[in-house]
Amino acid sequence: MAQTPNPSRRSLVGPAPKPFLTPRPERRHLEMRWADGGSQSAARRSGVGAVAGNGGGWGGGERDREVNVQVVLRCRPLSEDEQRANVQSAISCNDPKREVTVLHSLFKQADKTFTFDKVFGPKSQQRLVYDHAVAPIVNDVLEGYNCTVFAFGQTGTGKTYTMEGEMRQKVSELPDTAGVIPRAVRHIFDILEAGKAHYSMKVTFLELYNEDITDLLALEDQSRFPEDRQKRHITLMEDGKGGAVIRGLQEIVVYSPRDIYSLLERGSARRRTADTALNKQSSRSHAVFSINIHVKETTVGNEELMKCGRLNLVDLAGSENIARSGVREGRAREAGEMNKSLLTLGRVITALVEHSVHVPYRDSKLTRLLRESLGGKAKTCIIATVSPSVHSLEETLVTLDYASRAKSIRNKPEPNQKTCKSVMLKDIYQEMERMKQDVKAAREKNGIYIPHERFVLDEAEKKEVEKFKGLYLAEQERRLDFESQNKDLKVNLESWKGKFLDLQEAHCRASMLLREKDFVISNLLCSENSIVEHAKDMRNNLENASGDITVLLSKLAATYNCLQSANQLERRITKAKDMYVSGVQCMKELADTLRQRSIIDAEQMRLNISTHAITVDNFLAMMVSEAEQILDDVLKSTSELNELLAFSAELQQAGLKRSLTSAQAMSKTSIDFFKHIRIHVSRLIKLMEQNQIERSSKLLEFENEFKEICVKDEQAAMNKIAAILSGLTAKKTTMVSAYVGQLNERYSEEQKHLNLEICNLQQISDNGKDESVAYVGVVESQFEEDMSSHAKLNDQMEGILQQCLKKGGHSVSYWSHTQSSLHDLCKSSIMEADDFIEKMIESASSTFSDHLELLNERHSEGTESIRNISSNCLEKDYMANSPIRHRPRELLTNANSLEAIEELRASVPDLVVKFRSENKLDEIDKGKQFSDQRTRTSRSPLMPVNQNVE
Ligand SMILES: Nc1ncnc2c1ncn2[C@@H]1O[C@H](COP(=O)(O)OP(=O)(O)OP(=O)(O)O)[C@@H](O)[C@H]1O
Repeated sequence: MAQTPNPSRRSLVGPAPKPFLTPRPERRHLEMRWADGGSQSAARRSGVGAVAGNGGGWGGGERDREVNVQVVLRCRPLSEDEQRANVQSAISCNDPKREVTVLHSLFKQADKTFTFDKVFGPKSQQRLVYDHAVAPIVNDVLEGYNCTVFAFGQTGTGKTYTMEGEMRQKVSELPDTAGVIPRAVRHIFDILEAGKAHYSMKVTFLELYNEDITDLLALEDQSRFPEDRQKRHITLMEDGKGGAVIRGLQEIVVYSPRDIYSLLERGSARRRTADTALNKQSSRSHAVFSINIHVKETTVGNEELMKCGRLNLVDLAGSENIARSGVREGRAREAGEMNKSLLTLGRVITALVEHSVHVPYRDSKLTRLLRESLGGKAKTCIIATVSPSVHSLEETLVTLDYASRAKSIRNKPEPNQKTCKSVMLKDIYQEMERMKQDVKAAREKNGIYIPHERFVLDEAEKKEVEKFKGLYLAEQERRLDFESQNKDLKVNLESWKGKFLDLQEAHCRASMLLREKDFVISNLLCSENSIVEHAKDMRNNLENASGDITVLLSKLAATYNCLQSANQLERRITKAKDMYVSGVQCMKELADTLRQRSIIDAEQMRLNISTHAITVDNFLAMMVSEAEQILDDVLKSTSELNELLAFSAELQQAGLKRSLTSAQAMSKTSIDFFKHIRIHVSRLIKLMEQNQIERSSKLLEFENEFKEICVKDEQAAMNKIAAILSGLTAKKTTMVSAYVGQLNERYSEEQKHLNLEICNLQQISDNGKDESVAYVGVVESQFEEDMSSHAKLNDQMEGILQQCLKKGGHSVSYWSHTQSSLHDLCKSSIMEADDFIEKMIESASSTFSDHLELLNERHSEGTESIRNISSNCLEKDYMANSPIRHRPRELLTNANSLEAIEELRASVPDLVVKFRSENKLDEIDKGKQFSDQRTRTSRSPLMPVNQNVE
């Protein structure tokens, strides 16, 4: 709202009058310039210019700096009524974090948090709000800036309380409840007084009600004529530079805070209020209280500059929900108007935040007044007030939303240009002079008198005004005509614009389509050429391939023969495998048979030996019984000899001697016989041992041979079956060696058993021999004793000896018979043993030879199978080749010829001709020549587009 002084008036600066800064109290009717203070408007009216300059101490950089509008939020406490009604609080303020949270959680929704430049919760005191939000702005005012503080919010949220509060003009100290305006006034005076500054201060207080401005500080109008009263009505005008001029507003000079407080009280009392459901004393209008301050600045030289700043303190009417505020009829209309201006304020904020080209300041007087403060050159602080009540949640959210958006509004604060004090004073003097003349003329004449010069001037002015009015009306009419024409033209223009845009769009689309199709065609032609080239290459490759295939076929035929033989081999291999498995089985069976046979043989031998032993036992028993019999006979003969002692002593002696010798011979023979038996038995044992050794050696040899064969087999076998065969062979070897070990163990056990039996036999024969020797010794000693004792009975003994000789003859024959029978027995036993051993050796040798043959056979089969396996592998490789279905010549005849491939190339002109003849385009375009061959070569999908373009 600040205005730059008219530079043309600079030359009119007159001589500096005596300076004074604190004029006496006076009341003037001014054409107050809202933006740049009364002094400038006065100067303009009087024709006295302001001091030229570039704003004193403010540099260009400072001017260009943009600052955001400061937005603070204040939440009032719950009123007593609300507390009584237990109304819930839906707002939570976090002052240090500068956050306000709307507790949607009460309605099971997510809370919403807003952040502001400052937040004052329900417990915040007036002083705190002022110190933190407004005090810095007051300092800026004294620095020469125009500043605005305005409160907005729902009705009954504490806007008036915040801006005005309580003012007690009689007490020097401000009460705690004093609002922003009294505190600002006190603050300004305090600073000026403390700095002992030379200053002047004027205040204005206006009300904007239903789009009408009223001066709240004007005295009751005493004019008799209603026209005069009408004239005094305040009007808001544009200054042509974006500012607003308020004509007819009273500017009152103040000297102390008390002056201001009384004016404030008077003005507030005149402000329109009403009792609504939401506020007992609801303000129904917007109120603007302005303080204009001029402060003298000392400068070098004679010139004294004046710094001027203005503080606008605005208390807006509350936005209200007409239904909830309970207003009716006139009040409802009033509320509608209030809401309308606030709505415009909202639209202005939105436009500024969104950087719209058009900001609807002109849509309401409120926004026209606040133009400088919103997006202009002033510094602005907005105090948004909200109620914590849960019932006001909807309106609170709207306020918070607008306040939050208003944070983004950027102002370009510029200080007011400093005015020369002399210019100011001259302006004041001239004004005073004019007023004096008015008063003088009024005193001297009846009625209304004015000086003649002024009358002439007024008359001339009136005529001029009439003339200009006529011109203005004519101009208005023309303007209206132009406006209507302009509107029609605009409508036409819009429709043409629309058509033009449509055409442009169609053109764009068509050209795009053309370019796209051209691109596709060129690509297609390229790819067609490359396809033909590829086909040619492929044809060449095919020819080469057919030659290769012929060679391959001959090779494959040879391979096929090989394959057939390989098949046969495979079958043989399978057979060999089966045989090998059966051979292994046979070996197992053979091993079992051998084991069983050895068991049977061992049993047989045991039986033979036991029969031999029984025969020898029987023979010895017979011998003993016969010897006993002989002894009995000898005893009888001895007793007889005793009787015949005398007679046969000599004969007996001789006979005994002979019988002794024969007995000795006999015993010798029997000893020899036993010796012979023993020798035979030892021979038999040796034979058995040899047999055993041979058998074990043969078994060992067989085992070794078998191992060697297996090793050879393994070595010769292919890698694929080596592991399996070696595993199997190892298993078999271990099995065979285990069986052989078991057989050996059994044979050695049997050998031990036989040895034991033979030892027993030897022991028995030795015992018999010893007994017979002992017996012979006893007989000899008895005989010698008998010889000495019965020498006399020799004669008798001779007879007896004769008998003995007879019996001896018998015994000789008997012994010879025994000898022959023993001899026979021995012979037969030796024969039996020989037969048995022969049989054993024969059966073992035949088994082993059979087994060896079988092994040899299997070995050859195994070798054969290995060979077969290797050939099988070879065959498998050949089998990998698939049978040939085509002859190379067939392939070539099936393949496209070079001419056919060449035909694949699309003949574009032919295609075009064909297309044109099919669509009868030649008839339509008779005589029409297509210069561009490229378009002719287009394919059918592009034709319609090309036609369009042509
Ligand atoms: N911060 C506060 N502390 C204590 N009381 C408050 C506070 N704010 C507002 N009030 C009280 O709330 C009531 C309504 O306040 P006020 O008249 O200032 O609201 P308003 O926003 O100006 O309403 P309207 O737009 O209808 O004029 C008053 O009685 C006032 O004393």
